[in-house]
Amino acid sequence: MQHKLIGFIGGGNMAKAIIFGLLKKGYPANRIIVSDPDREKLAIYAEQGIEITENNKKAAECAEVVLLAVKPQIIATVCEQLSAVDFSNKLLISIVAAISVDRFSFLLPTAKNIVRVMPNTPALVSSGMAGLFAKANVTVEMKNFAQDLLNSVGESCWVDDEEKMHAVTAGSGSSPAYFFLLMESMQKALLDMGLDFETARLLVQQSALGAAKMVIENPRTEISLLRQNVTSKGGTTAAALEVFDQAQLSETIKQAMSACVARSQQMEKLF
Ligand SMILES: NC(=O)C1=CN([C@@H]2O[C@H](COP(=O)(O)OP(=O)(O)OC[C@H]3O[C@@H](n4cnc5c(N)ncnc54)[C@H](OP(=O)(O)O)[C@@H]3O)[C@@H](O)[C@H]2O)C=CC1
Ligand SMILES: O=C(O)[C@@H]1CCC=N1
Repeated sequence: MQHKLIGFIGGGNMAKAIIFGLLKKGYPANRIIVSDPDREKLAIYAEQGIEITENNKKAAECAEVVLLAVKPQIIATVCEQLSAVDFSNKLLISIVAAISVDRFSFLLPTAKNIVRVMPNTPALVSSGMAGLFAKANVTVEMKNFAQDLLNSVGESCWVDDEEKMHAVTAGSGSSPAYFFLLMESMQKALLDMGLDFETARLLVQQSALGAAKMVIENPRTEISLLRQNVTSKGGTTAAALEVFDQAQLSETIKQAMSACVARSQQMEKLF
């Protein structure tokens, strides 16, 4: 991929996952600039040879690609700080949850090439998943760069309707947290059963990895069949799954993901 100069506005958790993922893939540190008010956070980037600043306008002005990675709650304030920047020849990538392309067009009227992305933190270990959306006016070159950027830290897919970005948030941005919660709960249960910490963690992490790899490496096999293959009739797995069933786990997961979508829709109106 081209090594365009990327200016990150906000250097928190998600920016860090993408930036360190990019560095691991050989993206040159001197083609990245990070702006954030927190000097401690900036120091981590400076150690990697990345240019740092506390001045958002400066970072955006010199960058060819501006990647917005601040919280949705402060997006209007941050865009106000960027309002004097001419975005007409720049690519604007937003990873900000819930904020629409139309909202960015209103906040930054010179921005024409806007790509909205919903990534996730496994980008840090080159296993990210990102959904992308762009309006029809965005050039193919700009769209390709945005996708190449996300592909260099994992997988990506485009959605044709911006409304679907709420569901993408439930399925990519937020979803690592669901798996972490499951793994946390399993680890705790194993500790309570008397296993030591290292053993409990190894059992959980390796099983999670193995399950994910089985799904990935058998794309034509239904996930439900993989589950059934573990579940001997009258055996141990069936006993465990029966408890999940009684607690209506599938319904709970559906409700949780719907809550994620509802919050995203609410935030879209609020910020
Ligand atoms: N975390 C995740 O898994 C994902 C996050 N996202 C989206 O990414 C965005 C960032 O989230 P996340 O990284 O988790 O949040 P963080 O709070 O970790 O990062 C945001 C960063 O922006 C900094 N900041 C605050 N004010 C400004 C400002 N005026 N100008 C520049 N930087 C500023 C914050 O500094 P300080 O802490 O000092 O306020 C912080 O370092 C959000 O919009 C979120 O919706 C999308 C997908 C996944
Ligand atoms: O929790 C959030 O709002 C952000 C967006 C997706 C993941 N983290």
